[in-house]
Amino acid sequence: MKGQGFIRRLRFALLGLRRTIGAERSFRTHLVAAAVVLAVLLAARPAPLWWAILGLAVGLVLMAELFNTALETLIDHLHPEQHPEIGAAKDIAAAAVLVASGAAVVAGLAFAADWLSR
Ligand SMILES: Nc1ncnc2c1ncn2[C@@H]1O[C@H](COP(=O)(O)OP(=O)(O)OP(=O)(O)O)[C@@H](O)[C@H]1O
Repeated sequence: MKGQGFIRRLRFALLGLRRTIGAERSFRTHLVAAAVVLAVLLAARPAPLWWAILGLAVGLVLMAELFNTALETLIDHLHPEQHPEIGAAKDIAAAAVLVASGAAVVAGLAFAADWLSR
């Protein structure tokens, strides 16, 4: 399946996105948060740098969620039984989402502080 054309690879990626949206409530929650950030940016019309910072922050969270889901899917398929190391791997993947979310909150607070100080 190597060397697929761009359109086919894009389709695979969109299938992964659709599957994650359907299966993961936390991903849907983060998508709603991303929509709220977009609405705030459209309303506030800040400098382009804020679009870049908040866009990267939102992208980081969604990317972490997608990797978390990919890892969970793979682990559950390869090793459906309980094992402490499997639990640790899932906890670490969840920690990646937590770290990305924390960074996004910091970026959001920095934006709010900058906006309110105008
Ligand atoms: N096979 C397993 N062996 C040991 N511990 C596990 C196993 N599966 C899950 N756990 C533990 O239970 C926690 C929750 O697992 P689960 O698969 O429900 O992940 P989740 O974070 O709730 O996933 P989701 O993002 O789907 O809500 C894991 O973080 C891990 O600590």
